[in-house]
Amino acid sequence: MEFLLQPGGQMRGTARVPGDKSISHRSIMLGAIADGITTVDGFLEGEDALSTLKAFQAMGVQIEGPENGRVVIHGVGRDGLKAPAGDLYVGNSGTSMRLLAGLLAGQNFDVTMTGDVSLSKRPMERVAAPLRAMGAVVETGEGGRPPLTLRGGSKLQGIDYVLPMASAQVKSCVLLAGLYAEGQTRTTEPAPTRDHSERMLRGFGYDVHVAGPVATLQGGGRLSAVHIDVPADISSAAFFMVAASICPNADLTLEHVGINPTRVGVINILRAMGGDITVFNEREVGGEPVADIRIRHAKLKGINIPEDQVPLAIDEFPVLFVAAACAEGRTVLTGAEELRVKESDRIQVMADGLQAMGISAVPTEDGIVIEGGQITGATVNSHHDHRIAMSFAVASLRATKTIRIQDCDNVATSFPNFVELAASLGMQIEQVDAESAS
Ligand SMILES: O=C(O)C1=C[C@@H](OP(=O)(O)O)[C@@H](O)[C@H](O)C1
Ligand SMILES: C=C(OP(=O)(O)O)C(=O)O
Repeated sequence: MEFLLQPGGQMRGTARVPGDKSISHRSIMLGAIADGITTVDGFLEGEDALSTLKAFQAMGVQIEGPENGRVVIHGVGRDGLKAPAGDLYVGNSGTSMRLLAGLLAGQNFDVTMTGDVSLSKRPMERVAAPLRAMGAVVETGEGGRPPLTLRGGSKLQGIDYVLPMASAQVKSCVLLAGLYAEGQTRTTEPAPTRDHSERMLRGFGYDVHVAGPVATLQGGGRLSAVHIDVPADISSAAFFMVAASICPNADLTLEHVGINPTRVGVINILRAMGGDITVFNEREVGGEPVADIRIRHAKLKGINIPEDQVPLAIDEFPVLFVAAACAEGRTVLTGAEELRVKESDRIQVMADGLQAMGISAVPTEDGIVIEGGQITGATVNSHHDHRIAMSFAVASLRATKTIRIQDCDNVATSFPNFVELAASLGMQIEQVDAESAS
Protein backbone atom coordinates (compact mmCIF):
# COMPACT_ATOMS: atom_id res chain seq x y z
CA MET A 1 0.00 0.00 0.00
CA GLU A 2 1.21 3.52 -0.79
CA PHE A 3 0.41 7.06 0.30
CA LEU A 4 -0.20 9.75 -2.27
CA LEU A 5 0.01 13.36 -1.07
CA GLN A 6 -0.77 16.63 -2.78
CA PRO A 7 0.67 19.98 -1.75
CA GLY A 8 -1.51 22.66 -0.23
CA GLY A 9 -2.88 20.78 2.77
CA GLN A 10 -4.06 22.40 5.98
CA MET A 11 -3.74 21.45 9.64
CA ARG A 12 -6.59 22.68 11.81
CA GLY A 13 -8.91 21.19 14.42
CA THR A 14 -8.89 19.00 17.51
CA ALA A 15 -7.91 15.35 17.65
CA ARG A 16 -6.92 12.49 19.91
CA VAL A 17 -4.25 10.20 18.50
CA PRO A 18 -4.22 6.46 19.41
CA GLY A 19 -2.95 5.02 22.67
CA ASP A 20 0.68 4.91 23.72
CA LYS A 21 2.46 1.92 22.18
CA SER A 22 5.04 1.46 24.95
CA ILE A 23 2.40 1.56 27.68
CA SER A 24 0.03 -0.73 25.72
CA HIS A 25 2.74 -3.42 25.39
CA ARG A 26 3.54 -3.25 29.08
CA SER A 27 -0.11 -3.37 30.15
CA ILE A 28 -0.48 -6.79 28.50
CA MET A 29 2.81 -8.15 29.79
CA LEU A 30 2.29 -7.17 33.41
CA GLY A 31 -1.46 -7.88 33.35
CA ALA A 32 -0.75 -11.41 32.09
CA ILE A 33 1.58 -12.33 34.97
CA ALA A 34 -0.39 -10.50 37.67
CA ASP A 35 -2.85 -12.07 40.07
CA GLY A 36 -6.41 -11.05 39.16
CA ILE A 37 -8.13 -9.28 36.28
CA THR A 38 -6.48 -6.23 34.75
CA THR A 39 -8.61 -3.86 32.67
CA VAL A 40 -7.07 -1.49 30.14
CA ASP A 41 -8.67 1.54 28.47
CA GLY A 42 -7.16 3.49 25.58
CA PHE A 43 -5.19 0.44 24.38
CA LEU A 44 -3.43 0.91 21.03
CA GLU A 45 -5.23 -1.30 18.52
CA GLY A 46 -2.16 -1.33 16.29
CA GLU A 47 -0.29 -4.38 15.05
CA ASP A 48 2.70 -4.04 17.40
CA ALA A 49 0.63 -4.03 20.59
CA LEU A 50 -1.54 -6.79 19.13
CA SER A 51 1.61 -8.88 18.57
CA THR A 52 2.25 -8.75 22.30
CA LEU A 53 -1.40 -9.53 23.05
CA LYS A 54 -1.39 -12.57 20.73
CA ALA A 55 1.89 -13.83 22.20
CA PHE A 56 0.30 -14.03 25.64
CA GLN A 57 -2.86 -15.65 24.28
CA ALA A 58 -0.56 -18.26 22.74
CA MET A 59 0.88 -18.82 26.22
CA GLY A 60 -2.53 -19.58 27.66
CA VAL A 61 -3.62 -16.17 28.93
CA GLN A 62 -7.29 -15.35 28.40
CA ILE A 63 -7.53 -11.82 26.99
CA GLU A 64 -10.75 -10.13 25.82
CA GLY A 65 -10.73 -7.30 23.29
CA PRO A 66 -9.49 -4.91 22.23
CA GLU A 67 -12.89 -3.37 21.71
CA ASN A 68 -13.00 0.41 21.52
CA GLY A 69 -9.65 0.46 23.28
CA ARG A 70 -10.74 -1.78 26.15
CA VAL A 71 -8.84 -4.95 26.96
CA VAL A 72 -9.52 -7.36 29.82
CA ILE A 73 -6.62 -9.59 30.87
CA HIS A 74 -7.22 -12.59 33.09
CA GLY A 75 -3.86 -12.71 34.86
CA VAL A 76 -2.36 -16.18 35.35
CA GLY A 77 0.06 -15.17 38.10
CA ARG A 78 3.86 -15.10 37.94
CA ASP A 79 4.24 -18.83 37.20
CA GLY A 80 1.08 -19.45 35.19
CA LEU A 81 2.29 -19.00 31.60
CA LYS A 82 2.19 -22.13 29.41
CA ALA A 83 4.47 -23.26 26.59
CA PRO A 84 3.14 -21.94 23.25
CA ALA A 85 2.31 -24.53 20.59
CA GLY A 86 4.78 -22.97 18.12
CA ASP A 87 7.08 -20.00 17.60
CA LEU A 88 5.85 -16.60 18.76
CA TYR A 89 5.70 -14.28 15.72
CA VAL A 90 5.93 -10.66 16.87
CA GLY A 91 5.84 -8.97 13.46
CA ASN A 92 7.58 -5.60 13.28
CA SER A 93 7.81 -5.05 17.02
CA GLY A 94 11.22 -4.66 18.67
CA THR A 95 9.55 -3.85 21.98
CA SER A 96 7.67 -7.16 21.97
CA MET A 97 10.75 -9.23 21.23
CA ARG A 98 13.12 -7.49 23.63
CA LEU A 99 10.81 -7.13 26.62
CA LEU A 100 9.37 -10.63 26.17
CA ALA A 101 12.92 -12.02 26.11
CA GLY A 102 13.35 -10.79 29.68
CA LEU A 103 9.99 -11.97 30.87
CA LEU A 104 10.41 -15.41 29.26
CA ALA A 105 14.04 -16.03 30.27
CA GLY A 106 12.96 -17.40 33.65
CA GLN A 107 10.09 -19.67 32.51
CA ASN A 108 10.27 -23.46 32.57
CA PHE A 109 9.55 -23.90 28.85
CA ASP A 110 11.45 -23.20 25.61
CA VAL A 111 10.25 -20.41 23.37
CA THR A 112 11.39 -19.01 20.02
CA MET A 113 10.41 -15.55 18.79
CA THR A 114 10.49 -14.52 15.14
CA GLY A 115 9.70 -11.28 13.33
CA ASP A 116 9.12 -9.68 9.93
CA VAL A 117 11.83 -8.71 7.44
CA SER A 118 12.59 -5.43 9.30
CA LEU A 119 12.71 -6.92 12.82
CA SER A 120 14.81 -9.83 11.53
CA LYS A 121 17.62 -7.37 10.79
CA ARG A 122 17.65 -5.75 14.25
CA PRO A 123 20.22 -6.43 17.00
CA MET A 124 19.17 -8.81 19.80
CA GLU A 125 22.59 -9.42 21.35
CA ARG A 126 21.94 -6.32 23.48
CA VAL A 127 19.31 -8.30 25.40
CA ALA A 128 20.88 -11.76 25.01
CA ALA A 129 24.12 -10.67 26.73
CA PRO A 130 22.65 -9.47 30.06
CA LEU A 131 20.19 -12.38 30.12
CA ARG A 132 23.06 -14.86 29.71
CA ALA A 133 24.91 -13.07 32.50
CA MET A 134 21.85 -13.76 34.68
CA GLY A 135 22.05 -17.46 33.86
CA ALA A 136 19.57 -17.71 30.98
CA VAL A 137 20.24 -19.88 27.95
CA VAL A 138 19.64 -17.64 24.94
CA GLU A 139 20.24 -18.35 21.26
CA THR A 140 20.11 -15.78 18.46
CA GLY A 141 20.24 -16.09 14.69
CA GLU A 142 23.25 -15.08 12.64
CA GLY A 143 25.01 -11.91 13.76
CA GLY A 144 22.95 -11.69 16.96
CA ARG A 145 19.70 -11.13 15.04
CA PRO A 146 16.33 -12.88 15.35
CA PRO A 147 15.08 -15.53 15.74
CA LEU A 148 15.58 -15.40 19.48
CA THR A 149 15.27 -18.62 21.49
CA LEU A 150 15.07 -18.86 25.28
CA ARG A 151 15.60 -22.29 26.81
CA GLY A 152 13.39 -23.04 29.76
CA GLY A 153 14.35 -24.19 33.21
CA SER A 154 17.30 -21.87 33.86
CA LYS A 155 17.68 -20.53 37.35
CA LEU A 156 18.26 -16.78 37.06
CA GLN A 157 20.46 -14.73 39.36
CA GLY A 158 19.99 -11.03 39.98
CA ILE A 159 22.45 -8.76 38.18
CA ASP A 160 23.97 -5.32 38.52
CA TYR A 161 23.82 -4.24 34.88
CA VAL A 162 25.35 -1.07 33.49
CA LEU A 163 23.70 -0.47 30.12
CA PRO A 164 26.14 0.18 27.26
CA MET A 165 23.51 2.28 25.42
CA ALA A 166 20.50 4.39 26.40
CA SER A 167 17.71 1.86 25.75
CA ALA A 168 14.44 1.48 27.60
CA GLN A 169 13.95 -1.88 25.89
CA VAL A 170 17.18 -3.30 27.31
CA LYS A 171 16.52 -1.78 30.73
CA SER A 172 12.98 -3.18 30.78
CA CYS A 173 14.16 -6.60 29.58
CA VAL A 174 16.63 -6.89 32.46
CA LEU A 175 14.11 -5.66 35.05
CA LEU A 176 11.45 -8.13 33.81
CA ALA A 177 13.97 -10.99 34.01
CA GLY A 178 14.77 -9.68 37.49
CA LEU A 179 11.21 -10.49 38.60
CA TYR A 180 12.14 -14.18 38.13
CA ALA A 181 15.72 -13.96 39.45
CA GLU A 182 17.11 -14.75 42.85
CA GLY A 183 18.13 -11.64 44.77
CA GLN A 184 18.40 -8.09 43.55
CA THR A 185 18.50 -6.83 39.98
CA ARG A 186 19.83 -3.38 39.28
CA THR A 187 20.09 -1.41 36.04
CA THR A 188 22.15 1.75 35.51
CA GLU A 189 21.46 3.73 32.36
CA PRO A 190 23.85 6.18 30.66
CA ALA A 191 21.02 8.71 30.09
CA PRO A 192 17.35 8.83 31.14
CA THR A 193 15.09 6.69 28.94
CA ARG A 194 11.34 6.10 29.11
CA ASP A 195 10.42 4.79 32.55
CA HIS A 196 7.01 3.23 31.83
CA SER A 197 8.14 -0.20 33.07
CA GLU A 198 9.26 1.18 36.42
CA ARG A 199 6.05 3.21 36.83
CA MET A 200 3.75 0.39 35.80
CA LEU A 201 5.48 -2.21 37.97
CA ARG A 202 4.84 0.10 40.91
CA GLY A 203 1.23 0.46 39.77
CA PHE A 204 0.93 -3.34 39.99
CA GLY A 205 2.20 -3.13 43.57
CA TYR A 206 5.76 -4.24 42.80
CA ASP A 207 8.44 -2.33 44.63
CA VAL A 208 10.94 -0.73 42.21
CA HIS A 209 13.41 1.68 43.72
CA VAL A 210 14.66 4.42 41.41
CA ALA A 211 17.53 6.74 42.34
CA GLY A 212 18.79 8.84 39.41
CA PRO A 213 19.98 6.45 36.67
CA VAL A 214 19.69 3.35 38.90
CA ALA A 215 16.58 1.14 39.12
CA THR A 216 16.52 -1.72 41.60
CA LEU A 217 14.07 -4.51 42.30
CA GLN A 218 14.05 -7.75 44.27
CA GLY A 219 13.10 -10.99 42.51
CA GLY A 220 10.38 -13.36 43.63
CA GLY A 221 7.50 -10.95 44.33
CA ARG A 222 3.99 -10.98 42.88
CA LEU A 223 1.97 -8.42 40.91
CA SER A 224 -1.63 -7.48 41.69
CA ALA A 225 -4.07 -6.63 38.89
CA VAL A 226 -5.01 -2.97 38.36
CA HIS A 227 -6.90 -0.72 35.95
CA ILE A 228 -4.72 1.01 33.35
CA ASP A 229 -5.69 4.13 31.43
CA VAL A 230 -3.39 4.49 28.40
CA PRO A 231 -2.74 8.10 27.33
CA ALA A 232 -2.51 9.11 23.66
CA ASP A 233 0.96 8.40 22.29
CA ILE A 234 3.22 11.46 22.14
CA SER A 235 5.19 9.64 19.43
CA SER A 236 2.05 9.62 17.25
CA ALA A 237 1.12 13.17 18.32
CA ALA A 238 4.58 14.26 17.14
CA PHE A 239 3.61 13.93 13.46
CA PHE A 240 0.87 16.49 13.97
CA MET A 241 2.97 18.70 16.22
CA VAL A 242 5.46 19.08 13.37
CA ALA A 243 2.67 19.24 10.78
CA ALA A 244 1.01 22.18 12.54
CA SER A 245 4.34 23.90 13.21
CA ILE A 246 5.36 23.94 9.53
CA CYS A 247 1.95 24.55 7.94
CA PRO A 248 0.90 28.21 7.40
CA ASN A 249 -2.32 29.14 9.30
CA ALA A 250 -2.28 25.90 11.28
CA ASP A 251 -3.98 25.74 14.68
CA LEU A 252 -4.32 22.29 16.19
CA THR A 253 -5.20 20.88 19.60
CA LEU A 254 -4.19 17.34 20.54
CA GLU A 255 -6.02 15.86 23.52
CA HIS A 256 -4.99 13.58 26.38
CA VAL A 257 -1.35 13.24 25.26
CA GLY A 258 1.11 11.46 27.54
CA ILE A 259 3.79 13.95 28.64
CA ASN A 260 5.98 11.70 30.76
CA PRO A 261 9.23 13.70 31.26
CA THR A 262 11.20 10.88 29.58
CA ARG A 263 9.18 11.35 26.37
CA VAL A 264 8.91 15.12 25.87
CA GLY A 265 12.03 15.72 23.76
CA VAL A 266 9.89 16.55 20.72
CA ILE A 267 8.25 19.44 22.58
CA ASN A 268 11.59 20.70 23.89
CA ILE A 269 13.26 20.51 20.48
CA LEU A 270 10.39 22.14 18.58
CA ARG A 271 10.25 24.95 21.13
CA ALA A 272 14.01 25.48 20.80
CA MET A 273 13.43 25.80 17.03
CA GLY A 274 10.82 28.50 17.67
CA GLY A 275 7.70 26.30 17.75
CA ASP A 276 4.49 27.74 19.21
CA ILE A 277 3.35 24.99 21.59
CA THR A 278 1.08 25.38 24.61
CA VAL A 279 0.76 22.50 27.06
CA PHE A 280 -2.35 22.88 29.23
CA ASN A 281 -4.89 21.00 31.30
CA GLU A 282 -2.08 18.95 32.85
CA ARG A 283 -3.24 16.06 35.01
CA GLU A 284 -2.07 12.63 36.15
CA VAL A 285 -3.83 9.50 34.87
CA GLY A 286 -2.85 6.15 36.35
CA GLY A 287 0.67 7.19 37.29
CA GLU A 288 1.44 8.91 33.97
CA PRO A 289 1.24 12.68 33.34
CA VAL A 290 -1.17 13.71 30.57
CA ALA A 291 -2.08 17.07 28.97
CA ASP A 292 -3.74 18.75 26.00
CA ILE A 293 -1.38 20.41 23.55
CA ARG A 294 -2.10 23.34 21.23
CA ILE A 295 0.24 23.90 18.28
CA ARG A 296 0.16 26.87 15.95
CA HIS A 297 2.18 27.59 12.85
CA ALA A 298 5.54 29.21 13.59
CA LYS A 299 8.61 30.26 11.71
CA LEU A 300 11.16 27.61 12.71
CA LYS A 301 14.92 28.09 12.83
CA GLY A 302 17.69 25.50 12.63
CA ILE A 303 19.44 24.48 15.87
CA ASN A 304 22.15 22.19 17.23
CA ILE A 305 19.99 19.58 18.97
CA PRO A 306 21.26 19.09 22.54
CA GLU A 307 22.43 15.48 23.00
CA ASP A 308 20.57 15.15 26.28
CA GLN A 309 17.32 15.40 24.30
CA VAL A 310 18.16 12.43 22.05
CA PRO A 311 16.77 9.56 24.20
CA LEU A 312 13.78 11.75 25.10
CA ALA A 313 12.80 12.09 21.42
CA ILE A 314 14.30 8.91 20.00
CA ASP A 315 11.30 7.89 17.87
CA GLU A 316 10.45 11.46 16.83
CA PHE A 317 13.60 12.23 14.82
CA PRO A 318 12.28 11.24 11.40
CA VAL A 319 9.53 13.86 11.68
CA LEU A 320 11.85 16.35 13.41
CA PHE A 321 14.07 16.08 10.31
CA VAL A 322 11.08 17.30 8.30
CA ALA A 323 10.78 20.26 10.70
CA ALA A 324 14.50 20.93 10.15
CA ALA A 325 13.97 20.83 6.36
CA CYS A 326 11.33 23.59 6.77
CA ALA A 327 13.39 25.69 9.20
CA GLU A 328 15.58 28.63 8.37
CA GLY A 329 19.25 27.66 8.55
CA ARG A 330 21.08 24.52 9.61
CA THR A 331 20.01 21.81 12.07
CA VAL A 332 22.66 19.45 13.41
CA LEU A 333 21.96 16.18 15.23
CA THR A 334 24.74 14.21 16.96
CA GLY A 335 24.80 11.35 19.48
CA ALA A 336 21.93 9.53 17.79
CA GLU A 337 23.58 6.37 16.37
CA GLU A 338 20.70 4.32 17.84
CA LEU A 339 18.56 5.66 14.97
CA ARG A 340 20.47 3.36 12.64
CA VAL A 341 19.06 0.20 14.30
CA LYS A 342 15.35 0.99 14.39
CA GLU A 343 12.75 -0.43 11.95
CA SER A 344 15.04 1.03 9.27
CA ASP A 345 18.31 2.96 9.33
CA ARG A 346 16.38 6.16 10.07
CA ILE A 347 19.37 8.44 9.40
CA GLN A 348 20.11 7.05 5.94
CA VAL A 349 16.51 6.53 4.86
CA MET A 350 15.45 10.05 5.87
CA ALA A 351 18.55 11.58 4.26
CA ASP A 352 17.80 9.74 0.99
CA GLY A 353 14.15 10.82 0.98
CA LEU A 354 14.80 14.45 1.89
CA GLN A 355 17.51 14.68 -0.76
CA ALA A 356 15.06 13.30 -3.32
CA MET A 357 12.72 16.14 -2.26
CA GLY A 358 15.37 18.77 -2.91
CA ILE A 359 16.68 19.25 0.63
CA SER A 360 20.36 19.15 1.64
CA ALA A 361 20.47 16.37 4.25
CA VAL A 362 23.91 14.89 4.94
CA PRO A 363 24.11 11.80 7.15
CA THR A 364 26.93 11.44 9.66
CA GLU A 365 27.88 8.38 11.70
CA ASP A 366 25.71 9.39 14.64
CA GLY A 367 23.34 11.99 13.21
CA ILE A 368 22.58 14.28 10.32
CA VAL A 369 23.09 17.84 9.08
CA ILE A 370 20.03 19.40 7.41
CA GLU A 371 19.81 22.78 5.68
CA GLY A 372 16.35 24.28 5.59
CA GLY A 373 15.04 24.78 2.05
CA GLN A 374 12.18 24.25 -0.37
CA ILE A 375 10.65 20.78 -0.35
CA THR A 376 9.69 19.79 -3.88
CA GLY A 377 8.13 16.35 -4.31
CA ALA A 378 9.31 12.82 -5.05
CA THR A 379 8.59 9.13 -4.88
CA VAL A 380 10.23 7.79 -1.72
CA ASN A 381 10.35 4.45 0.08
CA SER A 382 9.63 3.90 3.77
CA HIS A 383 11.67 0.67 4.02
CA HIS A 384 9.01 -1.07 6.14
CA ASP A 385 9.22 1.76 8.68
CA HIS A 386 5.96 3.31 9.91
CA ARG A 387 7.60 6.47 11.23
CA ILE A 388 9.41 7.13 7.96
CA ALA A 389 6.16 6.79 6.00
CA MET A 390 4.26 9.22 8.27
CA SER A 391 7.16 11.71 8.35
CA PHE A 392 7.30 11.99 4.55
CA ALA A 393 3.53 12.47 4.54
CA VAL A 394 3.95 15.48 6.85
CA ALA A 395 6.49 16.95 4.41
CA SER A 396 3.65 17.37 1.88
CA LEU A 397 2.36 20.36 3.86
CA ARG A 398 5.28 22.39 2.53
CA ALA A 399 5.90 20.59 -0.77
CA THR A 400 5.50 22.11 -4.23
CA LYS A 401 4.73 18.79 -5.96
CA THR A 402 3.14 15.40 -5.36
CA ILE A 403 4.78 13.06 -2.85
CA ARG A 404 4.30 9.32 -3.30
CA ILE A 405 5.41 7.08 -0.44
CA GLN A 406 5.93 3.38 -1.11
CA ASP A 407 5.63 0.52 1.35
CA CYS A 408 3.26 2.06 3.90
CA ASP A 409 1.54 -1.05 5.30
CA ASN A 410 3.52 -0.87 8.54
CA VAL A 411 1.86 2.42 9.53
CA ALA A 412 -0.74 0.08 11.04
CA THR A 413 1.82 -1.05 13.63
CA SER A 414 1.55 2.17 15.62
CA PHE A 415 -1.10 4.42 14.00
CA PRO A 416 -3.81 2.44 12.19
CA ASN A 417 -6.06 5.47 11.51
CA PHE A 418 -3.30 7.87 10.43
CA VAL A 419 -4.65 8.51 6.93
CA GLU A 420 -8.23 9.19 8.12
CA LEU A 421 -7.10 11.46 10.94
CA ALA A 422 -4.57 13.37 8.84
CA ALA A 423 -7.16 13.89 6.09
CA SER A 424 -9.78 15.07 8.60
CA LEU A 425 -7.34 17.75 9.82
CA GLY A 426 -6.65 18.97 6.28
CA MET A 427 -3.73 16.96 4.90
CA GLN A 428 -4.22 16.08 1.21
CA ILE A 429 -3.54 12.38 1.66
CA GLU A 430 -4.95 9.23 0.11
CA GLN A 431 -4.08 5.59 0.29
CA VAL A 432 -3.49 3.79 -3.02
CA ASP A 433 -2.67 0.21 -4.04
CA ALA A 434 0.93 -0.43 -4.96
CA GLU A 435 -0.30 -2.09 -8.19
CA SER A 436 -1.76 1.16 -9.49
CA ALA A 437 1.44 3.03 -8.75
CA SER A 438 3.68 2.68 -11.79
O1 LIG B 1 10.72 0.61 25.61
C1 LIG B 1 10.02 0.97 24.65
O2 LIG B 1 8.78 0.83 24.66
C2 LIG B 1 10.68 1.61 23.48
C3 LIG B 1 11.98 2.02 23.58
C4 LIG B 1 12.73 2.63 22.47
O3 LIG B 1 13.61 1.66 21.93
P1 LIG B 1 15.13 1.48 22.47
O4 LIG B 1 15.10 0.98 23.83
O5 LIG B 1 15.72 0.47 21.51
O6 LIG B 1 15.75 2.85 22.33
C5 LIG B 1 11.81 3.11 21.36
O7 LIG B 1 12.56 3.39 20.20
C6 LIG B 1 10.74 2.11 21.04
O8 LIG B 1 9.86 2.62 20.06
C7 LIG B 1 9.90 1.78 22.25
C1 LIG C 1 11.47 1.77 17.36
C2 LIG C 1 10.15 1.60 17.42
O1 LIG C 1 9.51 0.47 17.88
P1 LIG C 1 10.04 -1.00 18.17
O2 LIG C 1 11.48 -0.91 18.64
O3 LIG C 1 9.13 -1.55 19.21
O4 LIG C 1 9.93 -1.78 16.90
C3 LIG C 1 9.23 2.69 17.03
O5 LIG C 1 8.02 2.52 17.21
O6 LIG C 1 9.66 3.74 16.52
